[in-house]
Amino acid sequence: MQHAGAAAPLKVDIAEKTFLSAEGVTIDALRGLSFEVRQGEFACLLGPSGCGKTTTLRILLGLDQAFYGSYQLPKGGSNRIAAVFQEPVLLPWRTVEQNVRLALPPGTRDMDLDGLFDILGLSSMRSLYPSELSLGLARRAALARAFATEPAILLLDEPFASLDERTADKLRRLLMTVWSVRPTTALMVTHNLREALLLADRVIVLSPRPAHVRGIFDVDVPRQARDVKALDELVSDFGRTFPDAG
Ligand SMILES: Nc1ncnc2c1ncn2[C@@H]1O[C@H](COP(=O)(O)OP(=O)(O)OP(=O)(O)O)[C@@H](O)[C@H]1O
Repeated sequence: MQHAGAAAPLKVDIAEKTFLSAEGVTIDALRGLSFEVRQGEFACLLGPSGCGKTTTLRILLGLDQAFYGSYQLPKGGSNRIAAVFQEPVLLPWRTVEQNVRLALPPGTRDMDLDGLFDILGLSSMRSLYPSELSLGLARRAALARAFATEPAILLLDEPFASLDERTADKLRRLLMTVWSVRPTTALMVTHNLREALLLADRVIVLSPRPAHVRGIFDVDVPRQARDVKALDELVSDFGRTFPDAG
């Protein structure tokens, strides 16, 4: 039983989610999808393209309510939910700093954000407009906006897709730095196995559509020890556990 006041995990139990295609064909997106993310844990949802990962996040964000099943978001702290998408969706007529502050609840918008901007290497970009930012800097601004709100849960949908590998890798490491300073329960969707093994405490491995959980892969190597060699070994371990995934 959950003690009163204790932080609750993210619990997902989606029995069925279908779409109707333009041709009137029923598409089974999710079926019997159940998993939990413990409080303060960084989990990755890993699955093949089109298996239903984004659909799952959209349900958790409350953007899609046409499904059978239930979910429970983590409780405790701010109770806020933050999301980072593939596209940073910054307001073009606002500066980086204004974009971040606008995400804060009214009454807290003048809070000290120096530390956050500093960790993300954005201190000198605060007054720039989104059109003046590279793709990588725009993603950093989106991360700043998500973490500024000190969310109870952070949902990330392939936030480093369509970046060159060097920029993506730098951003993954920045994400880990900011997450360790401002820890929160996090669920990130990816189809990049190495990315999942670099970032996650646990990888939730999904089947092809309709998505359900094939199994869980615990990443038992401390994050600071996940160098290229350790990641190669994790990829091999993963391949032995899930021979036809990843
Ligand atoms: N609004 C919609 N109408 C019809 N079909 C949809 C709709 N949204 C998603 N689908 C279908 O549902 C399935 C799951 O889509 P979803 O975007 O969740 O997959 P995904 O795992 O996130 O894929 P990717 O890794 O390629 O981003 C796909 O077959 C997709 O075509």
